[in-house]
Amino acid sequence: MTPKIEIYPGKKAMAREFGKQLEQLTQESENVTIALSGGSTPKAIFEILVLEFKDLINWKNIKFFWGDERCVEPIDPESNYGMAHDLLLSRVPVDKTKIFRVSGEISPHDAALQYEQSIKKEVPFINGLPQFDLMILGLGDDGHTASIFPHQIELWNSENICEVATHPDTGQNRVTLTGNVINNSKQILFWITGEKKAEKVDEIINKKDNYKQYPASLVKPDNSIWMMDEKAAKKVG
Ligand SMILES: O=C1O[C@H](COP(=O)(O)O)[C@@H](O)[C@H](O)[C@H]1O
Repeated sequence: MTPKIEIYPGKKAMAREFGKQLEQLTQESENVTIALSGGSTPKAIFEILVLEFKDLINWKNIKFFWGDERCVEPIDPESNYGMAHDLLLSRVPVDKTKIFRVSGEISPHDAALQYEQSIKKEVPFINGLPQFDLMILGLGDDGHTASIFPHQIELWNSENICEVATHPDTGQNRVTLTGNVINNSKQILFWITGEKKAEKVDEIINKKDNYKQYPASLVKPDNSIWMMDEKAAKKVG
């Protein structure tokens, strides 16, 4: 089985489609749980959400989490929370008590434990695991997703809700949700843009070469949608 693929002419069109979905979800439910992705891809999406959906989405109905976080201060330019705060959360009327960030500034082990506790308290459990309504994922140039990298692919199957991971090149610690939690989400949305991603998209979607070494290939296809711009999807047949 292959995941559902949606190809958009550009980032703006992709962001608009997501905005409409979120608008609808927040009309239907007062308690929408979202895990955001970090890195660079969400920036353009957040900008459109602020510009075009500020007054359409019921922001107060959303609980915000992250699929992964870099173990840095929240004001560090590397912080996934910091980026979401600066480009989205500080610009739309969210309920600040519903932002559940990873404390990247404390010891990674303690941050993972603390984050796990907030998830247990705030996210409904289905099938013995937390179930997020929306899990947003990115695709790293090396095939990683959340912060599960190819060299630590075994973390995907961890029985814990979160794990401490390490970036393969910089050694930076990360806190990441694990595969069982990701795959238990009601809806998983990959956001993938730009030509740099085209090769990995091709390998994973078309099951080429050693695609199984990429953590992103372990995301369950049946409840996931790969939202991509034309550049990222250029090799998808
Ligand atoms: O390090 C990370 O990388 C991935 C992909 O990021 P991008 O910059 O290529 O968009 C991201 O999904 C993850 O949240 C982040 O921590």
